[in-house]
Amino acid sequence: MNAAEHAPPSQETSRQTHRLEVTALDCLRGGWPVFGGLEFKVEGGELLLLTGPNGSGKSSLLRILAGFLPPAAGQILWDGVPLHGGEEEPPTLGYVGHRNALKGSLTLREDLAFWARFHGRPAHLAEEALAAFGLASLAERSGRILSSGQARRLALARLKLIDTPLWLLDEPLVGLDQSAITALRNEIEHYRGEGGIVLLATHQDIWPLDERRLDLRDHAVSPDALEAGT
Ligand SMILES: Nc1ncnc2c1ncn2[C@@H]1O[C@H](COP(=O)(O)OP(=O)(O)OP(=O)(O)O)[C@@H](O)[C@H]1O
Repeated sequence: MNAAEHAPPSQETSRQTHRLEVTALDCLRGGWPVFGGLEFKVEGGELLLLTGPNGSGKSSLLRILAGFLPPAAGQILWDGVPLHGGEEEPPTLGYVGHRNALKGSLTLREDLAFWARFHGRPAHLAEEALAAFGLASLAERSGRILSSGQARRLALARLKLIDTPLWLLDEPLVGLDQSAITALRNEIEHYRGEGGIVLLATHQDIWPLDERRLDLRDHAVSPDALEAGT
């Protein structure tokens, strides 16, 4: 699945100012340390780029934030309360991982219409999502026959169907051509303008926006493990 759903969508979530705060976060994968002592804070309207060599833990961090992977230690607070495992329901999150989660039996229009219904959003958003990512001419094609860049566009288009205050994007630019990159940047800027928070892992330094950066190399527990990526 393309998005992490934890709670019924609320029309209000993306319009409020929210705060994500990470303190003393440690990550282990397969028993091996990846990063440790990670600290950062992001607020509504901000874009935080996650950078660092292969294996530095960008995907792991996004998976921890999405609730797919437990941290080894540390705290993740959303508006001052634990994002996962606390007493409050976590917000719905928009997560796009490496996989595009195509449904080969559905046309692109059916795919997006399904997700709009799933999230309780108006049907016209599916058409807007197709248009925003240059997919309108492919709307009646099956997800099975998409090129890799078209499939990535579809995965990203689904973000427009979720009412969520937080996007977690793992290498969203991979496979995208220039027009799709521009479309994504426009969507991110629009989302930030509405108070959305974006964390985006990337190796492509093409982001001349007012973003902040977090280089996970600086938090490596075992720098030797990153040698291949430096
Ligand atoms: N399922 C897993 N089991 C055990 N170790 C894993 C698993 N997935 C990733 N790792 C290890 O965790 C470390 C961090 O991987 P991760 O995918 O988070 O890095 P990354 O910064 O996103 O890398 P890349 O730039 O290559 O995408 C790596 O050393 C990797 O080998």
